[in-house]
Amino acid sequence: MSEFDEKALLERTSKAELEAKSIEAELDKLTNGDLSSAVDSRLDQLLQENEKLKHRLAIIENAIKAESNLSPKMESRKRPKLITDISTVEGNICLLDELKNIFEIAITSAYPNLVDPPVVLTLSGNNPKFGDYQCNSAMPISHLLKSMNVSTNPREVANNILNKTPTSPLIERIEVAGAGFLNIYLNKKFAEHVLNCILQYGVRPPPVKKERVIVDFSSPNIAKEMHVGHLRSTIIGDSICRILDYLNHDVLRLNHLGDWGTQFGMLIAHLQEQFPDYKTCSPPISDLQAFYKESKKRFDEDEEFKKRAYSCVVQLQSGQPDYIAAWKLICEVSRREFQKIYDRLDIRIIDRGESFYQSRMDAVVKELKDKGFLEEDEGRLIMWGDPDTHEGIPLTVVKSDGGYTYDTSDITAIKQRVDEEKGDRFIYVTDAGQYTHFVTIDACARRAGILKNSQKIEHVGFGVVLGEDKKKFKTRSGDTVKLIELLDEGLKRSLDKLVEKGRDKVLTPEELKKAQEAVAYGCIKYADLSHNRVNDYVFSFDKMLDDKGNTAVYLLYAVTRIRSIARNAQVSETKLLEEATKSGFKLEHITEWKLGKVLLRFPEVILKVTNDLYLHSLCEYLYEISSTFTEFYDKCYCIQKDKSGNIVDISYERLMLCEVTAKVMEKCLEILGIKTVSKM
Ligand SMILES: NC(=[NH2+])NCCC[C@H](N)C(=O)O
Repeated sequence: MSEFDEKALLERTSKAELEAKSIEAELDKLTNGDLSSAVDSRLDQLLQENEKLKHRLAIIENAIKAESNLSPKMESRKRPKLITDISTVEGNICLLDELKNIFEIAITSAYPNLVDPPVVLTLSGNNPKFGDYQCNSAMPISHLLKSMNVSTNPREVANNILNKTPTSPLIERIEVAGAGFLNIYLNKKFAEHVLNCILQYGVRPPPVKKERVIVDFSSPNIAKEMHVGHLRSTIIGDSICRILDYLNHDVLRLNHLGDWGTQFGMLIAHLQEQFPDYKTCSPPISDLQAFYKESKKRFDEDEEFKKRAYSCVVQLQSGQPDYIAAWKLICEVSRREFQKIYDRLDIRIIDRGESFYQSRMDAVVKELKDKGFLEEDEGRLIMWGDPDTHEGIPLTVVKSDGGYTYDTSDITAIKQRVDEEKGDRFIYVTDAGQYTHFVTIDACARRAGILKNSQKIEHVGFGVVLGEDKKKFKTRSGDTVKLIELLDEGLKRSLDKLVEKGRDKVLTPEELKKAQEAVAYGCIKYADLSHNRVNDYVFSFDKMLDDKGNTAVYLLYAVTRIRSIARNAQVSETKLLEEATKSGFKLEHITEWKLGKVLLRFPEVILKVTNDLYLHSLCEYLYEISSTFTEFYDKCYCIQKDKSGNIVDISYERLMLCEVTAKVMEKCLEILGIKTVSKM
């Protein structure tokens, strides 16, 4: 770590500390003072913010600890096996991981007495002066040695590391620069080989240990509307599943539908009233939300109806067949509506709503009760994540009327996912507002021994969708936006855009329709995924359909353009492969080399996203490929034509680079759930 880095780190630490303090102070004020003036959502937001800051602070503190080696002594790691022969390498190699292995060996052999020394490897950034990657371990190691009264300096440490660095076919050379930075320059031959592999065998995933991953996403509520928040969950969750699928994990995509609860009492009562023969003849309810509103109105205004609704709940919960049939009917109407959205967006998901856990809840509640985890609180049974501190909010496991809650279904669901589904990772994609809920589920599940050791709940939270006026997303008339209508508007706008560019004159009607859908759904997904998900995001068709910025339209055009280069030269893929087998890749021009190196980072980006589940880094990478490609294409001809337009020269090497670029971009888009088209 450079002095500058360390200073920045310290600055960040104290800034985070200050922020945390000020928020704590604000919270104190709120808890002690008058709450009536404070809006609940603001308090929630502050609580969340505070949690996030605590988390950030912990990360920074850990980083400092690791840097100064105050961390507990770890068992010495196994010596990693290094690549020695290029021909054994495939297109899916993660360069960053291999470099880490190389420097781990170098550092441990230069300083065998240091326990768990820091191996810090990063991408060098845009300045070619600093090499392609950097090892920045010399500075922290020098600090460490000084604290052990060994007199040295970072440059000396860097040179010692350099002397012990094993030769590797990945690396062309390493330079010691400035205050002990090790600048690593990649070997072009190696890069050419890897790109050739990608061309020959496709964009293969980096190898990882296979895991069973359960992704809980989308999860709208029956008879209520599926809103833009659910749309975000659907888009983000689907993309997470796609990346995990790509890495060959065993992914279970679950739709935790809100399909159980007291609201069904009034819905069934209303159904019986409106459609007495509902058992024999399926009632024509197309607008379930209107039906919901009507029944709510009856419920609020009519005492008799209210009583009937309550008795319906009892009948339903005791499994009375007629009532189950009515409930199924209502669920089915909702599901059909949800499915329309999923079909359009190409979402695969398994329905497994709250009702699925109904039969398991009794057992879980009994177990929690028997083990003494439940406390009584004004007639309810609650469970604290930490019974000593009573920090946070407890789960309401049983309501005072004996009923179960959202909390009961989630604690039961996690048990089912651990015990029956044998999950290794448990991912939940919901709005950030449910962060505390999942922290509590995690804490309680851990306390009850459901989650063990490294098992944990990973909450993938996201911000609110805002309109262009930065207020809650609404239609012009102030109504909530219906998702189907939103998608329809996307289709309309995307067609307008294509027509505006005269594409309707060159594409066949089928091609035009394909392009229209790819652009419409692609732009909605990409706009969501390309922003850091924790932030609120402004929904703007104008922005997402702009073909100049970092948008799906721009990227889709880029891919079709790249694809059309080889097509215009009438070079088939077979021909290209033949040429590649014969003469291989050659990255001669500086822009070719630059593009090649960006493409090599694909495995590294994929692995990062799979860990932190922040898809915007994949979007940033995609955009970087596209702009680096443009740089290359501006400088290097792939096909040369004479004045009358006849092809006089074809650079096969460059066409190969185009092909690999298109392949990697298409893979990224596929992971983001965005369909590409060959013409648009
Ligand atoms: N296991 C879960 N709690 N999943 C998320 C459910 C989301 C819930 N139905 C909602 O609309 O907010």
